[in-house]
Amino acid sequence: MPNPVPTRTRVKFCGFTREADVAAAVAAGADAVGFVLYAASARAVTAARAAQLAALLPPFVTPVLLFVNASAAEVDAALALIPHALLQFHGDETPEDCWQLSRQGRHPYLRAARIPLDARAAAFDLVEYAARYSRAQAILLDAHVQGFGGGGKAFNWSLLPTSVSSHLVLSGGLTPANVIDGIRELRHRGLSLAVDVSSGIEQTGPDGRPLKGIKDATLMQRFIAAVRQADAL
Ligand SMILES: O=C(O)c1ccccc1N[C@@H]1O[C@H](COP(=O)(O)O)[C@@H](O)[C@H]1O
Repeated sequence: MPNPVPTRTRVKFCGFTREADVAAAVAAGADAVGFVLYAASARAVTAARAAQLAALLPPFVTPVLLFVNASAAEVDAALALIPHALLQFHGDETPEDCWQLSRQGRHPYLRAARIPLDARAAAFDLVEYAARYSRAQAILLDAHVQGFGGGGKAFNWSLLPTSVSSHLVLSGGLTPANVIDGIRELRHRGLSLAVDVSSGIEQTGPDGRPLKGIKDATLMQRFIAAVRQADAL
């Protein structure tokens, strides 16, 4: 039966390092564009570079600043340059850390939940996690990979519960080919969601691996088209 309430799943593209890719993301219809402020990532940019790229975003496309175990000084310095950004905490931040780093909630933030790729996934209690991080705007679901995230790996969506008190952002290994299934899986569970992708919209090198930080305009267009297809189901 068709969904009686029209849905528009929000899309975040993450891990931008180049002006042309930001322009292509906006043209494709991204709702949010993310910058990785984590020096150990191959997609890392400085706060100053993120500010240059974020300045290209038109109204209603949100810049997202991704941090992994950053200090308050680092977050403050980035917010001084990009005050309207949404924050994403993707490391080991506690609920109190998130609260303090977001300046006592004055800046909205996403909290990443890193879901194991092995049998330990079944023991991951998302309901409890969401309750602990109830001040987050949403819980971003990612696979637990080395390097904290951006590994292009999908966790087992079928293990998710059917009711979670928070908004959810599905991420981890999404591609134009699997995002429809991901959206359907969460929607069937009655979960409220947006989606986020980094590796799945990147160009690939001769070894078939993503060129981290180098986006592919066609894949971005195909990803958004697939999301709209899922919304129409
Ligand atoms: O992209 C990174 O390098 C990164 C580093 C540290 C933490 C998170 C990172 N990326 C985020 O991971 C998820 C999933 O990405 P993918 O689509 O599986 O590549 C997404 O939120 C990225 O923003």
